Amino acid sequence: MLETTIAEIAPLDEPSMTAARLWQARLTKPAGSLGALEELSVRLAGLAGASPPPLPTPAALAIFAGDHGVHAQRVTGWPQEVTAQMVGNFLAGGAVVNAFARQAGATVTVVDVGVATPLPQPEGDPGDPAEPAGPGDVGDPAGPGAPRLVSAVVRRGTRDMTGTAALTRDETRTAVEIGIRIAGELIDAGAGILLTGDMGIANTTPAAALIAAFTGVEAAEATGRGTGVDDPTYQHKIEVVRTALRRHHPDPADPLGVLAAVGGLEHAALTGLILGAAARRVPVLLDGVIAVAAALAAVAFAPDAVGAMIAGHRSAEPGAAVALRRLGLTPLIDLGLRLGEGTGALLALPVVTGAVRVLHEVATFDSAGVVEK
Ligand SMILES: Cc1cc2ncn([C@H]3O[C@H](COP(=O)(O)O)[C@@H](O)[C@H]3O)c2cc1C
Ligand SMILES: O=C(O)c1cccnc1
Repeated sequence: MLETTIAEIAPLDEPSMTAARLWQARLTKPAGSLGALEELSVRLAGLAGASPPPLPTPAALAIFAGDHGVHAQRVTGWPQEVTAQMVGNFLAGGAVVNAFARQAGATVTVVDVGVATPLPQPEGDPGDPAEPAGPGDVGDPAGPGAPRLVSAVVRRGTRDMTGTAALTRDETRTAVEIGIRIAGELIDAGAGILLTGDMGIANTTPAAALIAAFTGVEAAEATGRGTGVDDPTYQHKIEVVRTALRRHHPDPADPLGVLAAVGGLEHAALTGLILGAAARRVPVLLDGVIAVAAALAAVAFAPDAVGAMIAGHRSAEPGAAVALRRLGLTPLIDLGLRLGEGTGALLALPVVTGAVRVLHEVATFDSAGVVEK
């Protein structure tokens, strides 16, 4: 499935981009006055192979959740159980991401690819919340718009990458293919845009290692404070990333190997989600540092996948800026966010919709009778 998905990923369609540029020039506004939105609309036309491209709606956010063996190295101040507890919070609708999803009108699918501790039982439901549906099935919504859980556990947490590879190649491939399958299911259900989300205590450490491995920057440049670690923990976290990279010498030309050595299950599944969106020529709105680390893996698999990517925001994590530079993407918003979950992507969604809506709705100088300069 990975290979066939990669083979389907093609460059942006140039004639549609030219048509969108020419149309932009006819709209009732000074040329270039919509700044980055103009080029975004052109890219989306190239992705859709149509000008105007379809409005990016409905929006579907997928939050991949997993735990990390490297948590044992004390790279974060938060206990591992918080991953499972936050999954419960997502499903109950109480997290920041839920508030933003309601505001943006996006559906939320939570995919357990490897949470290490038991998920909390929902109120009044004696059943196992992790098994409402078969693996990869987007499940049965508890109500219209309610977040859904997909159980697709590859293993209950990765191995500690400072001692051994975090994942086997087989486990990594399974996680990537789960992401591809989720992308396909969400698109088949009608999604016009996918948004990335993540939950996994300690996951900024593998994100930093992935960014260093794919870009070649030193560990210190790719590593940030995640949830907000103190100075000694931050120095130690950089050393942990350095140790893992020295141990595995991941080859950036072998993205499956890089993800296996120093990645995480949610990073691998997000890579698959991005590849799946690119193959179906549906835009994928990237969230923070975990998403852009996965995006580097996606372009290592298929360079043209970048055509489907939109950088939602610039995370405060320094590795995010490194990755975005390498990807050649300019983030739509820069608010100092460092939460993850998909929050930055959701806040950027109206900007993306606005960029496309202009091509659909704005009058031309001719049709409006406005004199051109
Ligand atoms: C309550 C809470 C909610 C979160 N939502 C996202 N994250 C984010 O923070 C974690 C990564 O940071 P680090 O690598 O420093 O552990 C991930 O779970 C990420 O999704 C959260 C973290 C916490 C504590
Ligand atoms: O940028 C992110 O996505 C992020 C930053 C800090 C902690 N968790 C996620």
